[in-house]
Amino acid sequence: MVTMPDVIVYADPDDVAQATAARLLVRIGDVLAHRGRADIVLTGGTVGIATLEAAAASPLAAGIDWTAVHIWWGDERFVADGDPDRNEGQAQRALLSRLPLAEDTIHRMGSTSGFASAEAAAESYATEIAANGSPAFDVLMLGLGPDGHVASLFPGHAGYRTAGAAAIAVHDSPKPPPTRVSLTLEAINRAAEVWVVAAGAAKADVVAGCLYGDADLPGSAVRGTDRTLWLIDAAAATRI
Ligand SMILES: O=C1O[C@H](COP(=O)(O)O)[C@@H](O)[C@H](O)[C@H]1O
Repeated sequence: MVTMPDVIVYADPDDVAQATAARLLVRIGDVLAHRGRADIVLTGGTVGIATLEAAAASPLAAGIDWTAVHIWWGDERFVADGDPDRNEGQAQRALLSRLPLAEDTIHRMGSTSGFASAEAAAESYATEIAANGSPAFDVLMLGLGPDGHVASLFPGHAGYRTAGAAAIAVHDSPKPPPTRVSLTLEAINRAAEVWVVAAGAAKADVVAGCLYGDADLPGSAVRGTDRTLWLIDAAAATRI
């Protein structure tokens, strides 16, 4: 099923992060009650990391069996382990190190420390997804760049439309660092719920472009099979 986006507007970036964190924790609890395992895809980016910090600080986090929660990423910067640009390192500090997660349920994308190329890291990630039964991710969160990128799918890049693969290498990213690994649009759109989080006046035009269907913008094309949510602040909502 293709879902149309529901848009929820909050007062400011902090409210977006707090509300998204609460929604995430409740959703994880629901999914665990229903099927005993949850597969959650994290995003980097300003609001994405603020959301993880809010989740770690929430009293709701204590009620979750984190050993049954599988953590994935929508994209990653292909740099060395420990590089401050790594999305997984930022998530580690914001959330993962503060929760009793099992290390074997954290599915990090590869880095230059372990892989000779972004292609090899992408292939390995696709293999890891397949080895886990190609789960329909329960929640997949995405930040939105001011150019309309989501994950590391950039406007005008061939990778935006790649078919037949779950993960790809990305070169010449207009936003540094230039080399990345990303889930494909196909993999993103297999998720049950896709949540786009964005805040700030700099995102207002692109939020409108995506929601009004500018197909050149990768953010316009993401859809969950059960639900698509745009969780944005008032400044990002001024053009819709
Ligand atoms: O490079 C990236 O940027 C986007 C959005 O970041 P923001 O700081 O403008 O919110 C993020 O979604 C993506 O995961 C990341 O790699």
